[in-house]
Amino acid sequence: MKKTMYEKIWDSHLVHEPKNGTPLLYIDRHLMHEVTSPQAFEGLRVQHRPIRNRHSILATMDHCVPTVDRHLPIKDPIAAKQIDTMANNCSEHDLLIYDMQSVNNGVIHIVVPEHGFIHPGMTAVCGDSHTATHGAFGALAFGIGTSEVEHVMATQTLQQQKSKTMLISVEGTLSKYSTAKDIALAVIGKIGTAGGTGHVIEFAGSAIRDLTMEGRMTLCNMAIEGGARAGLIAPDETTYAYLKGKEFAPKGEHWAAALAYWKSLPTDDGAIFDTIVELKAEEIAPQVTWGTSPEQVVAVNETVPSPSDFSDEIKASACKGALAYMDIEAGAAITDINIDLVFVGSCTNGRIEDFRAIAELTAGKKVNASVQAIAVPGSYLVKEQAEKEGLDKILVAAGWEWRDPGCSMCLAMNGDQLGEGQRSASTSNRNFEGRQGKGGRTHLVSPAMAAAAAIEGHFVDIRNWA
Ligand SMILES: CC(C)[C@H](C(=O)O)[C@@H](O)C(=O)O
Ligand code: SF4
Repeated sequence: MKKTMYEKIWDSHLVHEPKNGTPLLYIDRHLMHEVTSPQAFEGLRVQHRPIRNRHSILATMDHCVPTVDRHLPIKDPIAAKQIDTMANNCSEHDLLIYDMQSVNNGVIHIVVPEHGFIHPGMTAVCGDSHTATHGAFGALAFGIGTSEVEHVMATQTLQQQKSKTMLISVEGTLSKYSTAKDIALAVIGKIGTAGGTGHVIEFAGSAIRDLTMEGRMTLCNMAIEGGARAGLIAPDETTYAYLKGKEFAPKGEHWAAALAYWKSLPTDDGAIFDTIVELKAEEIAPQVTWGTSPEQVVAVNETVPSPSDFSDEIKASACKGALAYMDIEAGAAITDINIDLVFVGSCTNGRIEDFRAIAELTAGKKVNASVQAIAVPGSYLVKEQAEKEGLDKILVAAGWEWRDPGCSMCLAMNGDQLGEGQRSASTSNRNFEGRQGKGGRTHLVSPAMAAAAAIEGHFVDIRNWA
């Protein structure tokens, strides 16, 4: 039988499939951060259960960590407690953690690939919805709840319903200044935030193969915003080159054996997907969200829609609510929207090529006087690399703030946040009401679009600006 990559990974990890129950999957890698793990550790403690395989776990601290003055004690007592609890739990169980002071610290979905901890064909979980990021390596990676975190720690397995399969094919070549982020937003604009419900998406086509690993991670990261359980991209030479030599990548004869296995993973010719969606890369313009859901998105050269543009009543009423919250008029040109703050960072766009992109556009220019621009590298390794390349100097000279790594303003749990009514251009993945601070208004964009908006004080079509 011809199989999709998802089916191959599923079959090779299936531990048990009861007749009338939920299948049980073997889990290879377990990622952790401070927000969704404390109750799971507590559950183990209460039941006197050990961790089955501590080597399957890699932990970090990211959501609550400050991005400035990190040497000082954390002011927020809740954040401080979460950080302490995480440190104690990891030391009690002798788990590998990149804590706040570690040179490897950063956002979980940034640091895990940097060390080659996830390989093609693996299953990986984390108490975090953006675990989908690691599908970029051809691994089946998805978010789980805290009680499942406990279950995986204790048993190395997870009860899981089998998903349907969706192929999203993007053929052609992206135009200059359209990025993986724009593919992600265009896909969600097309299928909607519920479009992928019940599915694992495989992204394929020449535009996907042309993406770097960083771009592939950006795209898979947002599969969850399209409602999918996970995103997947077939491993290829780009994947192998990225992994080779990394700390946790297979070495010597193990590398050759791993490579042979990885090469067997791509979907067989003729395998059947439940759903197929096709996009043409040339038609994907730089995208900007105008509303409070990632599907409320248009191309930068378009205008803000009006409720009457939607035949679906629910979407029309969502449009009305979003326009009111965002304080923008139907029919307004996207390029007329002024912004107060620019945030470049997050597990979607906090990687080295994102900072290269903003530095390239910023060099020799100045951040608009009305804008605060914040660059938050996804990890200390990204920060170090950027500094080696002098990107920080370009950004700081233009008026950007150059911070320490963390989730930061992606969800405003660490004190970095928008004020009431402030408007951001943000490279993160969610524009929900209040996501970046109570009353804050978020427009999701690519790093390049964010950098140009920082300079002009409003969105610009970078295709005819730079
Ligand atoms: C805190 C965590 C559970 C949450 C997630 O699951 O994604 C966060 O990372 C987010 O991006 O909203
Ligand atoms: S950077 Fe944002 S999306 Fe990613 S894990 Fe942190 S809060 Fe979640």
